[in-house]
Amino acid sequence: MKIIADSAIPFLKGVLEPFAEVRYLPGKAISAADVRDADALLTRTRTRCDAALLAGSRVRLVATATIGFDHIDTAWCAAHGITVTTAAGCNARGVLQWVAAALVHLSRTQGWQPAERTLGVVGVGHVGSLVKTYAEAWGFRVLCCDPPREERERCGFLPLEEVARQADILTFHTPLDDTTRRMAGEELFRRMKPGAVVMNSSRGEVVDGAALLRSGLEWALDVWEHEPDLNPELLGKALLATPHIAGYSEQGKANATAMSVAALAHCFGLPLEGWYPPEAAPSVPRPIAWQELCDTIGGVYDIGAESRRLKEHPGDFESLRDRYAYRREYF
Ligand SMILES: O=C(O)[C@H](O)[C@H](O)COP(=O)(O)O
Repeated sequence: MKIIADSAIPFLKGVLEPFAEVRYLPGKAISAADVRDADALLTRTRTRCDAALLAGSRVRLVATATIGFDHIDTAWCAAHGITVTTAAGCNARGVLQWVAAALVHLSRTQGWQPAERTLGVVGVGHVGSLVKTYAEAWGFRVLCCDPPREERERCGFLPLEEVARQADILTFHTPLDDTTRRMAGEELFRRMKPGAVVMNSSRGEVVDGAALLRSGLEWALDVWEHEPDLNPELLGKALLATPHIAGYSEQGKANATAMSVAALAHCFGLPLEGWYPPEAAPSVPRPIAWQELCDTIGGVYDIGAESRRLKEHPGDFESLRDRYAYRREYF
């Protein structure tokens, strides 16, 4: 059995070798020739998994060690008998921590308390649900929008336009697909309060950057259209700008690798079910009060410093991601 794996998947080296020939390659460099005689492909987001890569190959499983899967042509894979698995929810707490750090930063620099702010959460899946729960506990008034969930569950979520109209801060946690691409654009921004803040840690293409620049709103972005080539004006005027690392927590990456290994074990009958990186510190989910958050988050994650670094060195977008010291989840 042969596996091609992105060499930047942490905690993986040595785990699969007893059962397969494993070749590690930089995600961007993985080519059709590399995967032709492979049975499985373990990726992150840098490998476009589509007909151009996979047609004519032996690949039966594409397992992405990421929450997002817009780099995979799932329809083509389904039509060609290739199983696709994702690491759904793996880094939700890492993203929660990014949102928390951004909210603390905004509250300090703009001078408000959570009880004075309405937070709109767009996309209430693994990440959005956590953001909702913690933000409510911190004292924010939280309004949610998730049309597919509302359709299925009738849970009282609001239409996007209504959430946008009332929100002081609007945070996006949707997957990227045809229904969410540029869902935040001119028309939506026109409905928002002047000076409201748009936060995006989902995918860059969910927010129309040019429309944001014209909107009179403020923004804090982790993800960008056309990464790694950022619009300099969008970057320069951002309240916070980070290099697509919202989900980069140690536990998030460990979860992602474990989920990919589990998918492989399941698909090929390997005795690795339940494997988890032994060297990764376990997650410690717990409630955290706003004041404790304000007192502690800077010691774990200085989002302001990270933002300044990206603004000063936008050309380092990819290397900042590659060399990232994964953050410790502490709530
Ligand atoms: O989809 C995800 O899991 C995140 O956006 C992730 O942080 C980005 O993917 P990666 O840098 O691991 O390729």
